[in-house]
Amino acid sequence: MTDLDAVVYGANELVVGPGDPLETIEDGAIAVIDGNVAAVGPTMDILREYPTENAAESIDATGRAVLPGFVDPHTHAVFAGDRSGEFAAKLRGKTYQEIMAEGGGILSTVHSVREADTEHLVANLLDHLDVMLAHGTTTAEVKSGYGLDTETELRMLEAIDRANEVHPIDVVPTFMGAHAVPDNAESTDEYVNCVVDEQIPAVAEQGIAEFCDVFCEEDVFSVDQSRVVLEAGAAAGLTPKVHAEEFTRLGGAQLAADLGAASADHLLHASGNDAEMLAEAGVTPVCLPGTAFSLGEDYADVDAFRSANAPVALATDFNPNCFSQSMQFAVALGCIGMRMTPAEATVAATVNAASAIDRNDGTGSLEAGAPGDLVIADVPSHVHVPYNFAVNNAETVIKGGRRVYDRDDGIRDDDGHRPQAGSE
Ligand SMILES: N=CN[C@@H](CCC(=O)O)C(=O)O
Ligand SMILES: [Zn+2]
Repeated sequence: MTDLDAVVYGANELVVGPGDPLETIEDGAIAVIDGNVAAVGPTMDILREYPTENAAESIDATGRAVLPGFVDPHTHAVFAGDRSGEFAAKLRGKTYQEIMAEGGGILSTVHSVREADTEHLVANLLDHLDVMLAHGTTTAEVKSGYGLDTETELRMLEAIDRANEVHPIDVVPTFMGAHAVPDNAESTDEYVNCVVDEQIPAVAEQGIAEFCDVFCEEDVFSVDQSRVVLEAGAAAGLTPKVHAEEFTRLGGAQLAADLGAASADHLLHASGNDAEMLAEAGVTPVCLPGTAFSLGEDYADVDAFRSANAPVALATDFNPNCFSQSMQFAVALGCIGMRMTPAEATVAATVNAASAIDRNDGTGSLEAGAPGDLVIADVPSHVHVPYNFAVNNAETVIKGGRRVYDRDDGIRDDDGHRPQAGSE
């Protein structure tokens, strides 16, 4: 016997996935069986084949838009401490690099994370995942990189693993020991050796990361140093990712293309040639408009990626320097800041984002066979999500066919899912 988990029907618009550029169904419905999409189609057809009385969950989505759950392919969501003081300093004109050079920024979070116990890291991460879920994110990548020593990097990855076990969001772990050079290192080369000789083998032995990322940037890790880290990671089974061309055009995009990385991220200073190289190598360009927005920088040039036919993804880059967990906000900035069409931004935040983290099993779409991860938004169409920006349009979130968030009930606490804060 198969289990009919959920039937959602009567949607004003159901977004199935990319088409030209979006495939949608008017008065659409979806049936989820055993965690995966069994069928999408017009409400009449779906209800005839999948009567609501057979479904564990049936939802009338009249007047609503139903979209694939958002996929956030770039976050630094596990951290401790408070950097709101830097926010105020940046508003008075200090740059991100000046703060970093004074030992603030990433290094300030490193100090807080080294002092925090693992329980605390897990609790903080779960709180942030709750906010992401409530805004419609059903899959999220999370990086380590605020430990910068073997023990703390492993503790961060352990926190990610433990959060993944108990939270409805699928959490994808990335090792990022090469996020910054710790202040006690003798030199960058010496620290690169520590990442390659100690951290990567320890991470591989535990089997708790899927990707290896590096901050390829002037005064952080050079292209050559980044290559050494990513090649060692790849040899240990970790797929490369690159923080590339964020503040300067150093060559991280070319490196990502050379290594066949899963993604190259930031790309504020990438050129048209970089876009073509990434497209040819099948590397997903990930744009993080929240970072440009919060730093007051120019946005990435989406025209370059369009001309190169590169499948741009969007992510929040949620971290203490870019404090937004909302993919809806990333989509709004993709449109309003980068001039993406709402359809392009929707594809970028779902199926292209899934491809940036190697989830090419239909994640980010609602085609038959895809995971039953979806958002019911109380707006009439996907266009209204960025159009009605800076509010939470997600009303109900379904993960693997189960209702895991509802605006009225909060996050459900049955089957081991964590209760809402204050509900005990
Ligand atoms: N650019 C490097 N890393 C992060 C910022 C991390 C931080 O400032 O704590 C990013 O992707 O934006
Ligand atoms: Zn980042």
